[in-house]
Amino acid sequence: MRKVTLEVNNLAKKYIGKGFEVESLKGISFNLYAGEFVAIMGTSGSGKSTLLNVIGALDEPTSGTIRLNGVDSEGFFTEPKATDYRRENIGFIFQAYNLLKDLTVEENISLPLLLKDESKETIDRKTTRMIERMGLTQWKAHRPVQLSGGQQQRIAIGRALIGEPPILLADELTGNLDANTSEEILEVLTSMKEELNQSILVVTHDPKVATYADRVLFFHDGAIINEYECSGKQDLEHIMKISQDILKGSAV
Ligand SMILES: Nc1ncnc2c1ncn2[C@@H]1O[C@H](COP(=O)(O)OP(=O)(O)OP(=O)(O)O)[C@@H](O)[C@H]1O
Repeated sequence: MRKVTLEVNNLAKKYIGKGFEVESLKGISFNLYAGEFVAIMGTSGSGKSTLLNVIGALDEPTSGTIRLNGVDSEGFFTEPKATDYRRENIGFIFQAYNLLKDLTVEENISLPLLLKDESKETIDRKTTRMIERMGLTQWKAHRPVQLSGGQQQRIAIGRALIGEPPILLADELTGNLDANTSEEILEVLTSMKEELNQSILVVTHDPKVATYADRVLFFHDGAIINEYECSGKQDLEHIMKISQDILKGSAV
């Protein structure tokens, strides 16, 4: 039987402010399996980023629960537990890379291990290996700004993976990259996922990115309105069709 890494149960998020009330998530439920790559697509404002923020404990749900490796989310969302939960379980990859500009490639990648208090020997060994895997050895002493967008994204991926978190969250993983570099990034990510058996959740507007996923969840208005098991690049047209139907409102 497939191992469930993350169970999302009836997750709801309502933002209430002066003169507005937005139901960003309206009872989202799904399982994310170990070693599974799930892409989230959907209309603008449908709650995709909110979902990542809640799963990453950057935001608190209004109701509903998440269970990670069988452990209930109670307390995940408030500090100081939220920080520990993130550190232990979540790797984030942001569109803007969020690298520390004054640190070298090597220092950026090793950062999560420094925060985990690992020994210097372990940190050096793991960092060297990750830099090799990301194809950044010759750049390890450079600063991020001296590298291309694709290389910077590889630093961000290396940093997200180095602590081997069970879940990797990415919002528009390849949004700033050209087609060839995007493909290269997706190949790196899928091969790492197979090696480490991690679960990946990627929000994307790009159907090509979704063809790398095992499954695509389609969001509209805070809900999952379609789900598609993906078997590879040949599914591109089908995924594009579902996305277009959702945009036109015909699949809602
Ligand atoms: N901090 C916030 N305060 C108030 N409303 C918010 C907040 N964050 C998100 N929202 C609202 O929640 C809804 C969902 O936003 P979210 O960013 O999750 O959508 P999205 O699907 O990621 O959109 P996009 O594809 O355009 O990035 C939107 O209506 C948005 O305005």
